Amino acid sequence: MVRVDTLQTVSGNVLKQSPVPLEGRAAAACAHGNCGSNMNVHDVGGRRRFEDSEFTLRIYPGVIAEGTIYCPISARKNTTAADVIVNVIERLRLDRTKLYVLAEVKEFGGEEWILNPSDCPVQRMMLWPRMALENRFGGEDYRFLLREKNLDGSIHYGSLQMWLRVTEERRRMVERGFLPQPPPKDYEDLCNVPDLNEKTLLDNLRSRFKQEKIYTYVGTILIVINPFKFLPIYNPKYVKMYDNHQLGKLEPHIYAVADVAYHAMLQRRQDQCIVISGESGSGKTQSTNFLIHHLTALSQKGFASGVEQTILGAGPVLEELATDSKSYNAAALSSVCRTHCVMAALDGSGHQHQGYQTAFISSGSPWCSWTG
Ligand SMILES: Nc1ncnc2c1ncn2[C@@H]1O[C@H](COP(=O)(O)OP(=O)(O)OP(=O)(O)O)[C@@H](O)[C@H]1O
Repeated sequence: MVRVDTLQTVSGNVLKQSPVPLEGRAAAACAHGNCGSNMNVHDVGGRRRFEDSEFTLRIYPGVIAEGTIYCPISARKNTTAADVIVNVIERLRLDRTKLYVLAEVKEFGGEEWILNPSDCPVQRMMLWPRMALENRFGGEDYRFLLREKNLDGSIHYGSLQMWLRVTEERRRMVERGFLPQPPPKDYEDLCNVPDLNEKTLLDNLRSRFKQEKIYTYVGTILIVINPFKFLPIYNPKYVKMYDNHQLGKLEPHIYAVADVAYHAMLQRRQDQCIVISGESGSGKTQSTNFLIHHLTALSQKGFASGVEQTILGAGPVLEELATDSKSYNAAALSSVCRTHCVMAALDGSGHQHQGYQTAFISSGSPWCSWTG
């Protein structure tokens, strides 16, 4: 397990092809948001509180305003498409005698969904995938376009060339350093990193951690980075999702490891053992709890029982015993690494039993104490 204390955020944003004032304003608007984003949430501590928050919508005018890639417009959850259009007309000094509509696009060159004047773009944008909201690589296809309405009510479409120009412009901006580089592809299994060295390994873990992916495989080993905050990835939906899946088929998760051990035990009729190791505070106890939770859920299949609480309740007692053990060398505390060992076993009649042990490993003597 790895403990990560500090993380960095990405930054950078440019809006126009020519150096006209819009760019400076938008960059300032991003000062404490998620820069380079379709959506900026101006709130404290990076937490996304959608209610009452101000978002930055990027409106792509296409051929209506040649030279402008997009126009950033501040909007709230209840701001209507009509309000946004009025704002864009004002900022881009467009012809007020013409009629305009907002179109939502979710695919490059794909179908355009024309918004009604009373529709709220921010609410539609919240349904976009996260990579689109954070303007990450692969999410650029999601956007709002400004379209001109013909007198007969039909929509005046520009050519696909405009899309291509915008994309090409974006690529050149990235090359010249005006836009952030798209983050490198991350790997769910470090064994698949093409050029594996310390840097690429840490970069991969960091990149995943920034996306709140705290689990990464190294073959059949699972690396966990302690997020020090609650992540909604341990609910019954996840228990069900990881039930009876081959390791690596789904996003890495501690439930996947528990699941593999459980089913290997049933199929091979052999005891299984999962070793959890890491420095103090890295999340061993928490991981043990998640493992036992999943194993109990699998064996009980939804029937409430006190088994999980009984096993978990024994944990602190075992840990105390281990800490008090005579063979435990307190002087070597700094180099001590405690190990949890979760076991699942079948008895003669085929019933499943679980338990866990705790051990200390120090650099001096590999196994100082073993209690359980
Ligand atoms: N997966 C996780 N999700 C959220 N928070 C976590 C997770 N893992 C650990 N934490 C947080 O980190 C704290 C420390 O974790 P934990 O007690 O499991 O560490 P430990 O390795 O058992 O430490 P020690 O060896 O000192 O007992 C927990 O109290 C919890 O707040």
